[in-house]
Amino acid sequence: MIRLDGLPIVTTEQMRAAEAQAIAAGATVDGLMARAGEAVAEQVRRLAAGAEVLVVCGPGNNGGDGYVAAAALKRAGHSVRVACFSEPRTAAAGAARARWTGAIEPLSEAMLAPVLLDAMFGVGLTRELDKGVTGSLRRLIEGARLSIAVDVPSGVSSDDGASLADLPPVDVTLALGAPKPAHVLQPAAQRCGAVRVLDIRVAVEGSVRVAAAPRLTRPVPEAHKYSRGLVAVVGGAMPGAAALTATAAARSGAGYVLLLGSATDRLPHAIVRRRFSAEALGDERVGAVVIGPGLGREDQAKGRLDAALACGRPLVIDGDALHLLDGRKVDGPMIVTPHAGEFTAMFGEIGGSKIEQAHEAARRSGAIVVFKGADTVIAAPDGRVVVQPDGPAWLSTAGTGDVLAGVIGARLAAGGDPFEAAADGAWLHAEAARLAGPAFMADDLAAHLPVAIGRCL
Ligand SMILES: NC(=O)C1=CN([C@@H]2O[C@H](COP(=O)(O)OP(=O)(O)OC[C@H]3O[C@@H](n4cnc5c(N)ncnc54)[C@H](O)[C@@H]3O)[C@@H](O)[C@H]2O)[C@@H](O)CC1
Ligand SMILES: [K+]
Repeated sequence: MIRLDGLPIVTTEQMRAAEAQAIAAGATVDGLMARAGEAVAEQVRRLAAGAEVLVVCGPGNNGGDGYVAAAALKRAGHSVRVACFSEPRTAAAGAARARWTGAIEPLSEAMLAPVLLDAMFGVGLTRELDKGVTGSLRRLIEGARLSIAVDVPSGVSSDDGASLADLPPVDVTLALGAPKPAHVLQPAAQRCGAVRVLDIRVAVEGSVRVAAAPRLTRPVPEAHKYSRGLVAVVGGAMPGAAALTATAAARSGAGYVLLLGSATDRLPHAIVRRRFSAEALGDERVGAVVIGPGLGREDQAKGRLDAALACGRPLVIDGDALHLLDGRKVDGPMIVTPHAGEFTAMFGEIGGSKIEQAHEAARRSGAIVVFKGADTVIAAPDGRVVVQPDGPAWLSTAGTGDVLAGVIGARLAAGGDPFEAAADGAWLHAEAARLAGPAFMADDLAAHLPVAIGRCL
């Protein structure tokens, strides 16, 4: 079983193309199904630890995987039953069912089992699940001590993570060959439980990946405060938000953090405070300008944003500044960090999955787009996308976005690729949240950033 970190995320079309390539290279559909089903059976056997398994099989090839897994479990001497609600509709699934020698129970009457293997629908599900099937699945998932989904949980839309049935989450999802958007995008991701990928020897590639821990380096002996990165945070109407951003930048390894504008009393002494001036932004030692947290939307805010856009330094644009940006582009690197409401206000309604939306927004704006949420998607105009799937929901408190802008600012000021800076910043932010535990506030989050960084050295 493989963890998701860093793996390419593939759509159904890409997965089918990879399968077609494997077939062109000599594999067969039945052979691929045998690989998938047997790999599933092996993991289920380990996880079930001797308890009886009920395999529920659907009409497509996901169901086919289920019949193969059931037969493999039976051969291994494991106690296993099979239930289905409809005949196989593909030749491969039909052949797999023909090799299952046990009884087949009607789904609606299937007795509960301690372990449920959901092989009802995989990536082929395109419409809402029937109420009767949903009800049966709900009963069996809720009645099992352990529920495991083959490829994706039944009742999710693989390509965009939409929900196609109101069902409880499973405990484990065994993704075949590669993670799919449903494993990382909400609301489907929360239905998956722990996701692990099974290698079915189908080669997949792609420019959309699951986030992975950044590989950071320690400062070299010659390092000094400017070489480590100077972050200029532009303050405004609400000084607390800019103070959080500046603190987060300082705790993310920036060499020098400058807060331009009014500051709070309890700002750490290491953060240098100055009155706002356009000249300070233009200093060529400034590695990143962060503007937006607590900026306000009045004339003073507009003037400060105009100065930031004109200063020629790499930019992180967040919060209020996103509203004032009004479609303007800059020549240099620019990272924008909208949540869903800000994203729609900036780019209008873009169709498709959150991955496609973020990519389209990056392409249109020429900026790195960090589309925030429980599933944060970071997209570059050149097509690279990283999805940060598992930020703790405890992050949903005031000020955590200000912290994120500061972390990204510090990574941007450290030099290197702005897309990597944004992706690394999002990962460090989520890791700090994991370290902070439950019910933290944004100030606590900033305090956990140094340990998060330590985990990446
Ligand atoms: N692509 C690959 O490389 C591999 C795919 N395999 C399996 O194949 C699966 C995809 O198989 P399929 O494309 O056959 O799709 P699925 O098995 O996901 O199901 C689609 C079937 O359900 C029907 N259906 C769709 N929505 C329905 C609804 N709401 N109510 C009732 N019926 C509905 C469709 O008409 C179709 O017959 C994967 O998830 C995976 O489990 C594996 O067998 C091996 C390799
Ligand atoms: K499934």
